Amino acid sequence: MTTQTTRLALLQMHVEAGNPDENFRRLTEMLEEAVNTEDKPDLIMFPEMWNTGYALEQIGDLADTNGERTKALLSAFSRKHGVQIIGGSIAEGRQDGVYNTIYVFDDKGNVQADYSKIHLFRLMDEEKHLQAGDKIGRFTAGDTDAGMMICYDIRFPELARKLALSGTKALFVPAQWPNPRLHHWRTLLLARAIENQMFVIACNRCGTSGTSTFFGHSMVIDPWGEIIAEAGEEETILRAEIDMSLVDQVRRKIPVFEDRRPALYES
Ligand SMILES: NC(=O)CCC(=O)C(=O)O
Repeated sequence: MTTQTTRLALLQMHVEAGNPDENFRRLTEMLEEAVNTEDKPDLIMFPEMWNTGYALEQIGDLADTNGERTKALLSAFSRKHGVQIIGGSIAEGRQDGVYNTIYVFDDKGNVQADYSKIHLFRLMDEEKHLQAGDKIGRFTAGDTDAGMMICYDIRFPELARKLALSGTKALFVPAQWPNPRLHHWRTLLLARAIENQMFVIACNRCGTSGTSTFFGHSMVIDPWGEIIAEAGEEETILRAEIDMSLVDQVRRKIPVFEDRRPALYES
């Protein structure tokens, strides 16, 4: 049996709301630390809105115009180190407003894909300040079909199922998920992995912004629902090695996708 091993590094960073310069500085430091090891990662990911945090009142001024600053940093880094980057998400300024956008870079520094969060989270006032994306997020992680969702998106199982039905074997999720909903975070991530028999790789932020505290607990979950790695609440780099061929093994063992009866429940 052939294995398809991928080494992951998730940068569970503290994000300083309203201070892109500090967040760029800290991210750069953590990126260097992530690759400064004998087991260099194949793929690096970081949290949602890592450039600005939820400084939503000033987001129009703080957002990265067309993602240019982010693209310059991450493109050069991925090319220099030959590593694929799922660039967390950033507040990205466009002509018609600010989007919450992931850029994916291949290991040669090219922008491979992008995805803007499609479900805006009203409990954190996103709908008042951000624009929603209008397409779903797919890319290739190494040789594996992958999907991306951002934070609140994981509450929508139909989105994860659509990705799985179109070939996704690994789902990547940057987040800024605060207390007190750790139980929701862990349960929803585990459910998306088990029901879709795919890897779920999720990177949350940690630390405090105003009255919100973020619990970290970035996670790597395999298609059987086993937790391969889970961070605590502190700033850290969570490393894990996964074998993508496990997806096909699990799907053969319990053939959920062959057993579906869509005619009865999809209209
Ligand atoms: N940034 C977010 O989308 C947070 C989502 C969240 O906290 C939730 O409970 O859902």
